[in-house]
Amino acid sequence: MLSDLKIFLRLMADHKKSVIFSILLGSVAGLVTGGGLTNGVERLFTIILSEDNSLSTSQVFGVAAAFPIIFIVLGVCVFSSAYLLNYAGLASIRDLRAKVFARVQCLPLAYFQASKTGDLISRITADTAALQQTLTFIARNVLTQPATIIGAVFYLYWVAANNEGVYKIYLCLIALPIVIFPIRNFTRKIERKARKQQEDLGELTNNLAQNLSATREIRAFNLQERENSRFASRLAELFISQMKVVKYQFGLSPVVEFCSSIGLSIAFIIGYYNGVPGGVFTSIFLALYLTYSAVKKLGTFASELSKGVASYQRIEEILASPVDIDDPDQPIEFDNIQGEIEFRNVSFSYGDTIALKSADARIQKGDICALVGPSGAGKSTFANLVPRFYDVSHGGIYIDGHDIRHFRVDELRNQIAVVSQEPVLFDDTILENIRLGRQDATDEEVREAARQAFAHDFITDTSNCPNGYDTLVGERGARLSGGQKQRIAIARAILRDAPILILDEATSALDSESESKVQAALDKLVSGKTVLVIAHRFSTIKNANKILVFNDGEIADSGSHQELFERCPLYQTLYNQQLSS
Ligand SMILES: Nc1ncnc2c1ncn2[C@@H]1O[C@H](COP(=O)(O)OP(=O)(O)OP(=O)(O)O)[C@@H](O)[C@H]1O
Repeated sequence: MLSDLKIFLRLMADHKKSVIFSILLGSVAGLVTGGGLTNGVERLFTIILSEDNSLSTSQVFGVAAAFPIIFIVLGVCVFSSAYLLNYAGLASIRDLRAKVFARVQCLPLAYFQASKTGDLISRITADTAALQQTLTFIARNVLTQPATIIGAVFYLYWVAANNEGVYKIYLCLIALPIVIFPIRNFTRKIERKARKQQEDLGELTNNLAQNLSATREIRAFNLQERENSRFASRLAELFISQMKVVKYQFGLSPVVEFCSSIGLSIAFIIGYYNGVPGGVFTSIFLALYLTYSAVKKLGTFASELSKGVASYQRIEEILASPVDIDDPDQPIEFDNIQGEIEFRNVSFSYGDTIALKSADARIQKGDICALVGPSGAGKSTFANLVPRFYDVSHGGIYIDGHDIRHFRVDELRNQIAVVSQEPVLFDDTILENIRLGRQDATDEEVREAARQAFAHDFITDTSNCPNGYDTLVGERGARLSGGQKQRIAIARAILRDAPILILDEATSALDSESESKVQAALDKLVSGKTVLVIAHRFSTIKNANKILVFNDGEIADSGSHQELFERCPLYQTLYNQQLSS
């Protein structure tokens, strides 16, 4: 438990002043409760039970005033302690979320392919929220409850020293060590069950994320019933695991209370047969009650800690995931880059799936190199290795003769513009979506890029885009047509003006007017660049200076359209298929 506790105290280390003050104030509150309140009760009951009416008014009012004073001190301490604690807890969780988010930005693409988006969202939101609850609970109780116990035990010691026979009442503390066993047993179970609960919550969030990203398909294929029943079964699983946590979390209290009640019964018997005075007896009872209730809270504390550990482990898994695409120790500078790309004996596997085998290719500066081949032949993999979205398993890729692993990753990617098949737009204005190409570009530069991408006219047409460049495009660019989104993506790449361009041609057919505009935009974009194009249109392929024909992870042949058409049967087949479609 101590090592678990250290994890949480470390999490709040950046806000330790608030935590320390809060703990100190909480401890004062604990001591006042355990020592002061019991003492006040003793005095009060001694006076009431003695039927002594000879007290002066100032003595009566003195005792009466003790309670408001005790509660004022308690109130100030409890409020200030809770305020500081929540500050530290919320600020720590804010920092942790930012740290996890920053980590997610650096993780390799392979990580996301192996993980579920919804589960990641759940870890960053739900698990951190669970952790926050644990943090505040821990800090609120870590010293307050022990301080209450210490205050009450000291009080008992003081009473025993001043009243004969009272020392036997210590026997009733016997139950204290006994409660440790159920606490340990329950907390172990809670940690396991809480981990399962958080995993089930991750599955549920994942189900929801998938559902919301496929709203069109669900309607088109009438999948609503199927989706409802899948979601319901996830809910049922979560419900079961939540109830298991509830069972152990709330099962602990009655067990601890039962042990405590035995202690109180012993106190009653000993007190009765030893003639302990009524006022003293009442205060002893209160001290014991406070002690056991503090122990009970420590039991809850342990169960909260276990729940927090389960969430922390899920967050820690993200933080501990290796960033396997890293900068070299001594990077070389990009200096006046030309853009010649060379693959030397490159192989690559996704886990056990070999996607590229011993690929050799040289693409000269300014070449348009078309990648063609059947589906799954390795074209995208080949292109994705250049910006180091993945690192080669064997061999090397060279730009202007330098191994790309010798450049800083961000520098390398600054030299490359990528236009994907289905461009992703962010839920922002058109202006900002284009500016992603170069974040320091002026508004005028953005507009000029849009003009060159033949996007300016539709952007400034108010029937299309009511606020021109300031029109919000909606999530993933939902308010724009396919062709419009592609031209925005091309404008973005024009603005980037990188010497190397990777282009994944859209497979979906655009209407002829849109297609001719996209084509015109692409012609502007590719001029003077070294271009790798995953080509789906033979018009593109015919215009390429060089064509690489992929088959089953290998470069089966390369050359110009004419050369390949004359000698490569696979190329002829692909060409004829394209013509007939
Ligand atoms: N993330 C991945 N994890 C595992 N295997 C993958 C992954 N991406 C691709 N593959 C596999 O690697 C091989 C090459 O895929 P790649 O996407 O490079 O082919 P492609 O020629 O671009 O196909 P397409 O034209 O259909 O896009 C295929 O067998 C594919 O199943």
